[in-house]
Amino acid sequence: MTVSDAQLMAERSKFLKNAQTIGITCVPFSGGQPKGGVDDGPVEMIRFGLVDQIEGMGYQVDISEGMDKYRTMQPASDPAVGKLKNARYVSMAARRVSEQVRAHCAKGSLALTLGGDHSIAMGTLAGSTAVYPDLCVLWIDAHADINTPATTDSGNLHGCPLSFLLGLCEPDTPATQVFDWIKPCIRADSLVYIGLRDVDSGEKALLRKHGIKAFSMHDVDRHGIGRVVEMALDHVNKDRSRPVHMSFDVDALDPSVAPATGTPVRGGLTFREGHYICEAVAETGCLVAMDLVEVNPALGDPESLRQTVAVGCSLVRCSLGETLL
Ligand SMILES: NC(=[NH2+])NCCC[C@H](N)C(=O)O
Ligand SMILES: [Mn+2]
Ligand SMILES: [Mn+2]
Repeated sequence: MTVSDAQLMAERSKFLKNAQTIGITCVPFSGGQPKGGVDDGPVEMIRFGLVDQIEGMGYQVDISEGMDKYRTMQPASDPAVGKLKNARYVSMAARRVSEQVRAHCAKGSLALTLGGDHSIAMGTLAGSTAVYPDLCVLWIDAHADINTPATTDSGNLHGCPLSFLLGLCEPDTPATQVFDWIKPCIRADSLVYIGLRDVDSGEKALLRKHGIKAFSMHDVDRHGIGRVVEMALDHVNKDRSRPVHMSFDVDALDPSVAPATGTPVRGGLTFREGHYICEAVAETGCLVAMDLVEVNPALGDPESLRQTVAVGCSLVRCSLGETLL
């Protein structure tokens, strides 16, 4: 081993050396969007063998207890808050997620959260930033998920998590009251997107206004995934020293690769492009938290389900370094 190899390995293990344990939070939650089934995402990934696979890579696995709690915490009455649907339920669930993720991070484990719809990222990022205030965020998605309570057309909170986390919501409204436990915890220049191709007009305005860096599928076509990931990391993590939280929505992948998801959009990342992102993030050694969300086993035939669950598990393993030599 040369000196620079040794240095590189020391660098890489800066965060992963603490994370010999993967702290898994399963979130069987579908309240952020209208389609049932996404709450079965975690159990299907576990049934597929994800825990054994991670242990087989040499990690310890620590799974948060009480995954059924998410199903039973739905309030009896949850009338719309402005346009927002299930706002109280989403808020309670995300708050619980934030406590579980925070506990995993505080122990030095890498916090892996299995969704569930993407509204749970309000919790994962609130939890991870409480422990790593200087972390940066890679958001891999077809969608920008940055609608505010005012800009959302659908009222589905899985399209809104980032506006709460960045503090972009209109202040002093009933919506901000329901989510008053979320403090702005991510700066606009600490967030970068890859994979976007279905962004609402209100979201485009927010991205422009706050100068948020985004690499759309157009950019992936133009530059290639290698260059895009390098530019994305350079933007938020120039010297590869900041902790990274990667929030991966499986709909970033093309529907031919990950069909069982609630809001599929044509023209997405190929199998290899998705995995390349995960490998490049693993290579930085900076990953402290990862979300894998929006796997919906109820959508499509058994083969679509198997394919989507398998690809979700494989993205997780690659993010933990499986395919690095
Ligand atoms: N996490 C997701 N799949 N989000 C889809 C959001 C779609 C749309 N932009 C909305 O706000 O309703
Ligand atoms: Mn999406
Ligand atoms: Mn999403």
